[in-house]
Amino acid sequence: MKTVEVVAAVIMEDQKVLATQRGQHKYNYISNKYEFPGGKVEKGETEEVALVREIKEELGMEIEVNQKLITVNHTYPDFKIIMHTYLCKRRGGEIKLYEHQNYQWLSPDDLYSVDWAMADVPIVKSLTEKVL
Ligand SMILES: Nc1nc2c([nH]c(=O)n2[C@H]2C[C@H](O)[C@@H](COP(=O)(O)OP(=O)(O)OP(=O)(O)O)O2)c(=O)[nH]1
Repeated sequence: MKTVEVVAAVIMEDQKVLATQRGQHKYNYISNKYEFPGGKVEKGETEEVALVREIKEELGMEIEVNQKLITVNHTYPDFKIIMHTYLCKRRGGEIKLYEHQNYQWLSPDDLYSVDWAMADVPIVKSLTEKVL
């Protein structure tokens, strides 16, 4: 089974967390799910550099990458994902949806009000324990 390694940004502002909604995907368990924006690390990049690049490409935002949060290992029916998450802050730019169909700033009470991708649930859980 294929393994993909991904970095994802937990972007916090005013005690809220940015959740972005994916579009259609060939796997329905990923289609339209909420996630933490990010993507695959390219050759020669550090995780932090990859994250800055991905957020600029996907959302048109500049971010600073702060401490590493958890790494999740999740097995989907068709592939495995290793996802490294980092706490991040916006440095500049307004959100533009170049790849996603929607976004929400979620307060701690709203964290479970969106339909997260399965791999993201442990991240959301750890946020309620450690960060929020
Ligand atoms: N960026 C990101 N990807 C996630 C999250 N949760 C989750 O299951 N994923 C999955 C979806 C994708 O299959 C893969 C991320 O790859 P990508 O962001 O480069 O996605 P992509 O549109 O190129 O997707 P793909 O066609 O390669 O699957 O990880 C998350 O919180 N953030």
